[in-house]
Amino acid sequence: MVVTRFPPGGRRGWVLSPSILPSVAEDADSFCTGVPYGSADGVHGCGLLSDSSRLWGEFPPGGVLLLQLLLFIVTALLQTTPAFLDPAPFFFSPTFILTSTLVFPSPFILPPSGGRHAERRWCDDGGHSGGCQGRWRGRRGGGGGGGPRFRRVCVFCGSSSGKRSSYRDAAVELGKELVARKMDLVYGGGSLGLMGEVSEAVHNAGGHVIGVIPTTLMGKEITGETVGEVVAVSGMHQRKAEMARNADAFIALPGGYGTLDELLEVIAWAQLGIHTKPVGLLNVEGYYDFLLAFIDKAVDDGFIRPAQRHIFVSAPHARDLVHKLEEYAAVEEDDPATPKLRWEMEQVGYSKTLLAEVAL
Ligand SMILES: C/C(=C\CNc1ncnc2c1ncn2[C@@H]1O[C@H](COP(=O)(O)O)[C@@H](O)[C@H]1O)CO
Repeated sequence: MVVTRFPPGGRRGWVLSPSILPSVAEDADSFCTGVPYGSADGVHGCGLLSDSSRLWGEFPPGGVLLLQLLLFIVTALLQTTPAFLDPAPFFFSPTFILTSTLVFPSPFILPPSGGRHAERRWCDDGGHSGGCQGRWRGRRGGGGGGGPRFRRVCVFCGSSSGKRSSYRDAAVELGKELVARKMDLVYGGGSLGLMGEVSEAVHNAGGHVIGVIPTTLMGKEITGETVGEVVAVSGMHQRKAEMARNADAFIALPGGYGTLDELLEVIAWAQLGIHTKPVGLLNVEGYYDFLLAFIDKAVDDGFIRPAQRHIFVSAPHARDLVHKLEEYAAVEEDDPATPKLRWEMEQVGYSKTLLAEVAL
C-alpha cells in the first residue's frame, strides 16, 4: 500500500492507493517509491519514501488507527449483511480479503521507534532536464534499523590528483570505506583526478556510483568516463543542489576552488538550517590545516559563531571520518532569527526555495 500525498493543482489531500504512481508518472522509471507532486500541468517531481515506515510521518496523526477502526466497522457491517453470511470458508470471503488487504499491511507502516519524522527527498528539476529520471530508487538508510545511519555520501574532491600520492591513496581508501559500509557514492561525475580515483574505487569494489554532471561537461574529452549511474543536469547550480539533496552526508577530499565551493556551500546551508546532514573534511596529511586555521580566525574575529565552529567534522583518515559523521549530531540552532528552510519539512515551500535558488 502506498500512502500518497498528492496535491495536484495545488490542492492537498491524502490518497491511499497501491496504484497512484503509475497513473501519474510518465514512465515506470521516472518515479521512485513515493510521492509524486506537481501542479495542474503535470507531475514535477517525486518525493522518496522508500522505507515504508517513514510514511508514517506523512500521515495525519492517528490516521492508521482511524483507518483500522473504519475498516473494522465496515467489516462488522458486512458480516451482518445476509449476502456475506454464506457458507464459504471465512478465508475466502470478501470480508477477509478486504480486511487483510487493507489492515494487515498496517504493521509495516507503523511509526519507527523514536517517532522520527518521515524523511523526504525530492527529485525536483521542474521538468527542465532529464536529470531526475530513473533515479533514487532503492535503498535508503536510517529510520531506526540496525543499518548504517546514512546510505549515500556525496564526495567533493579535486578534478586533479594533486602532487602527493597520499591524496590518491586517501581517495581510494575512502571509496573502499564507503563500500565496506554499504554506502553509495554521489559525486560530480567524470574520471578526472581524485574524482576518478574515488569513483573507480567504489565501482571496482562493487559499490554504487552516481555521477551528477551538467550536460555541458558531459563530453568524455572534458571530464572522462563516468562509472556507474550518470545523472545529467542543466547547470552547475543544479548539480550542487542535486548532489546535496540526494546525499545523506558530505565528505570533502583535497581539491581546489571547485571543491572549496561545494564544501563551503553545504556548510553554509547547514548554518542556515537548510539541512542537518553531516559534513566532513578528510584532512589528508594536513591539507586543510590552513582552512581550519582560517575558520578559527573567523570565529575569533566574530564572523562565525563559536557554536557553528563544529558544524562540520574533520579527520585525517577515511575510517575515522566516516565514524565521526555517523556520530554527528547537528548543531542545535537556538537563534530564532535563523531561517528554518529545511528541505525535508515543507514540500511546497521547499520546491519554491530550490527553484528560486536554481534560477539564480
Ligand atoms: C571544465 C574543466 C574541467 C572539467 N572537469 C570537471 N568535470 C567535472 N566536475 C568538475 C570538473 N572540474 C571541477 N568540477 C567540479 O568541481 C569539483 C572539483 O573542482 P576542483 O577545482 O578541481 O577542486 C568537483 O567536485 C566537481 O563537482 C576545466 O576547468
